Formats: sequence, structure tokens, C-alpha cells
Amino acid sequence: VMAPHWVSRWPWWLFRASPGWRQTACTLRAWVEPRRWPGSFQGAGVASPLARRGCSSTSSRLPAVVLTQERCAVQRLPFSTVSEEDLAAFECIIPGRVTTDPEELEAHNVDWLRTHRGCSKVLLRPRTSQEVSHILRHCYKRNLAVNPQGGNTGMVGGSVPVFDEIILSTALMNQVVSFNSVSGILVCQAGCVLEELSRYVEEQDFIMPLDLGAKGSCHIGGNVATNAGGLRFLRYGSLHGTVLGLEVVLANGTILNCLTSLRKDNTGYDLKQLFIGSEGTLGIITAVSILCPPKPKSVNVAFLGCPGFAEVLQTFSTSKGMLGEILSAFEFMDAECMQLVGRYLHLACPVQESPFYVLIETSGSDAGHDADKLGGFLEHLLGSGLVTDGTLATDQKKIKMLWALRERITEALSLDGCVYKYDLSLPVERLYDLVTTLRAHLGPCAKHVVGYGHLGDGNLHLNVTAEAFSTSLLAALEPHVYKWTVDQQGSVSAEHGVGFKKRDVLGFSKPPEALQLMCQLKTLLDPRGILNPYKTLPSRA
Ligand SMILES: O=C(O)CC[C@@H](O)C(=O)O
Ligand SMILES: [Zn+2]
Repeated sequence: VMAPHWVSRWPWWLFRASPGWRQTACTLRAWVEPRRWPGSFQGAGVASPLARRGCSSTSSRLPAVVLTQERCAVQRLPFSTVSEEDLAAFECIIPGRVTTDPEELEAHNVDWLRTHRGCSKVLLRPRTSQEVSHILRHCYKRNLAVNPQGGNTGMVGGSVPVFDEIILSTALMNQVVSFNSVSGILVCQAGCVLEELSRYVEEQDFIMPLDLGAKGSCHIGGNVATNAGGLRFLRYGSLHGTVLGLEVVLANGTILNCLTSLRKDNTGYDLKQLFIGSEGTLGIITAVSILCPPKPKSVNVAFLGCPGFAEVLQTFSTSKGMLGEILSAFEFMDAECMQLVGRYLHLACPVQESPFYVLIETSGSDAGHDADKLGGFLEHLLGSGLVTDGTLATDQKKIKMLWALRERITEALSLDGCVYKYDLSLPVERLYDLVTTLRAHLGPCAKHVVGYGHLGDGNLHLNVTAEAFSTSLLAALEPHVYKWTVDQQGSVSAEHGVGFKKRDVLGFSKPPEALQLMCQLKTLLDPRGILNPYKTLPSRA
């Protein structure tokens, strides 16, 4: 068989038989820094996320974020306000860890997208579940509202107060309790940072079952509370499957110990599932037991250019068939995403410009076997015209660089202006249709209409940017985007949750009976509604 003309440009083809191919099999033109979302916000004087991303050297130079209560039609519920006596009681429970300094509170009052801002006057930093229990017991008695906060990296305004709710940060609850190196079960406190847990388990030849762009800041408790999806979902599934147990403090201070480490446990209702994805509205997660998969011995990442979305879909089907059990991620991004990461983050496109790009990761236990499979797959893609250009990375550093192109899209978008964000679950074959029609429909009203996301999970991240916020652009987007999604039997929130932002679009994805049951569960577990009020449940139930 004659080799097609592109063969000479394809490292995996050229180097497959060569012992040195692992070092050379990459055509990247410029390396990029590994992905870093906003650093942890804890501690005085920490600059805001945008400042950390190079927009400004101090948070004070950033335009102030309008208070959520001024921007949105929302009424403060009749909670008490924090008194001197309350502060004294908190000081007794967690001496030296009660903060009222407005400057220090600022970073905790604003979400990292800088679209929501509360005016909390108190930040509490417990270290133990007992302390959380004592705090909540006090708040429950006094009818004080509480906003649980992890790394504050959420996308839907769920992690910051709307009014003056007390902020209860899990930042100091950052201890690993145990790790079993036979079963791979990790038990840890809720405030452990995901990236630190990853490092910890990797030292013992395991990995965390989830990974996401915000790993450097997000807390495992927040991940579980929001049922975060992320980049490993395709392989390891949802936290509803990998979380084995939880310890939760209920609104009245009761500690619910469901922190089991069992793979199988059919002892009636699986209560922990209620708290996974409840966004801190039913209880505060204080500890997590989670199943970690073994660390794959061989990881490869291919970054490919596709001529159209039909080819992206065919590449996906082919990858499932030809890569089978070693396929561990299938992500996509469109050409506008690539332009934005190039413009704002100076990350060079490693392949020829294409209408679409896909990132395919394989993870397996036998490097030779995986390389053979991947080589055959890539040859097939190129030969059949599904892919027009590509590059392959096999070493850790280059793999990270390719992942950064995908993981840092959110960051690039936030530097482009005002961002309208949608996180939709859709049938994979319709995943990009909305982007195309919106682009035509919005015309010059939008700066960019981009589509990217976890194609392998049927999860589209549709983002629209504009110079400034405009009610007419919003009216052109909503409810159209939601109605379109529902017409495809999709979900209006695939992985980012509901928070404050999406609470009144829940009706698009859930029938009234389901919403009613959600409200009844909320009343049962938190009769005074003190836990993360104004979030997750519809404002008019
Ligand atoms: O910013 C977004 O819309 C998506 C963020 C995140 O879920 C991602 O997959 O990169
Ligand atoms: Zn995502």
C-alpha cells in the first residue's frame, strides 16, 4: 500500500518502530504553562483570580462587581443578622478563626467569574466536623443563614453569599484521614484541594477519579457538593458512583456519619446520594470516602484537527470501536476557542488551523499495546479524512501542554469580555447545532459564540461573549437556549450545577412533581432554610 503524502509529517507513523519516538513524537510549536485556575482564596491580601491571571497586579484595580442583591430581583429572607454575641460564641468554638476584616472577606464574597457578590461580614474557618456541628447548632438556634464555601471556583454563583450569609469555609479542614493502598479508598476532610489529593494518591500509584481545570483551588467537599464532572468522567463516571461514603453536618448541627468505605452496601436508602450535588443546601459535607483507580502506566494524548463536526462525531465513534478500554477522554473545541486561547493566553495551536479540534486521551497498563492501538487508530483517521492534522504526546510535560489548550478555554473567554455561559447535556449528534444557529442568529451582537466540552459525555459548554452586559443579548439567548435544549431532551445543567444563577431554569429540566419533592426534602432536612439560601431550589416553589 502506498503511503499517503502526509505520512512524513506524522510522528507516530514515522517513529513507531523507533526506540526514540517517545521523546520526539510531538509537533508542538510552543509549549504552554500547565493549567492553573485561581489559587486558593484563603489568606489576607490574596489577589483576585483575574489579577492572578495577569489582568492587574492588585484586585483593587479590577472593576467592582455589582452586588447580587442590586443586580437581581431577590429579597432577603427574614434571617437574623450577626450580633456581637454571635461573634463571641463563634470565637469560643473556633478561637482565632473568626474573620470580620472586610478586605479579607472580599475574596470570599465574590465568585471567581466575578459575576456574583455578596456582603457577608463574617468568615468562619473550622478545622473539625465537631466545630462545624457547634457552629451550625448555634446558627440554627439563632436563625442565621450560612453559605458553605470550598475553593470558590463554581460557575453558577453557588459558592458566595447573596446577602450577608455567614461564610463557612472548609479551607482548614484539609487532612487526609486514611488511604488504603490495596482497595484505593481515600478518606479525607472536605477542604482538601483536589490537586493536592491527586499528588498524594499518585505517590502511591493511584489517581483521583476526577480531574478538572480548577484542580489547583477546588476542594473535594465542593466537588462532591456540586457533583463536579470534569475531564475523567468518560472513564471513571460520576461522583455518584465513586464516592463511597460521606460525613455531613445537618442544619441543626447533627453529625450524620455515613462515611463508610464499602463498595457494596444495600442497607436501605443510600442517604449520601442526597448530598452529592445538593450544593450545600441540605447539609455541609465535612468528610469524603472516595474510590481511587490505579494510576495508568501508559498515558497518551492526541490533539487532532477535524474538517467538520460530522468528522468529530465519526472520530468519536471510531475511537470507541478502535481504542475500546484504553479511551479515557474525548474532548472537543471549535476554531474560535483556539483563537481565543492563542490571543489571550499566548498558547500556540500545535496543529494546522482547523474548524474543530479534538483531544483524545488513552490510559492503559501496557505502553506497547496502547501505542499499537493508538497508531492504528490514528492511521485510520488520517487515511479516511476524518482528521486533517494532529500531534501526539506521550510524556507528562507535553501531555499537560496539550491539555492546557482545552482546560484554559474558560480563562481565555473571561478575558474576552462579558461571558454568557451555558452548560448543556445534549444528544451527542446535536451537540454543535445550537452553536451554529446562535452564531447566525446573534450576528454582530456577540463578539464570540463558541462551543467546546466533554463530547464523550454529551456535554456542551456554549459560551457567548460581548463587550458588555446587555439585556437585549440576554433576551436573545434566554429562554431560547433552554427551550432548544429541552426540545432535544437535554439538561440545562450538565455538570456546573444550579447555584443562584440557574435556580429559575430548573423547570425546563424537571417536572413540577420533582421540584416539589426537592422542596419537601429541603424542608425536612433544613426546616429554617439556613443552609445556602437562594440557591439550587426554584425561587417560587
Ligand atoms: O467555562 C465553561 O463554560 C466550562 C468550564 C469547565 O467545565 C470546562 O470543562 O472547561
Ligand atoms: Zn466542563
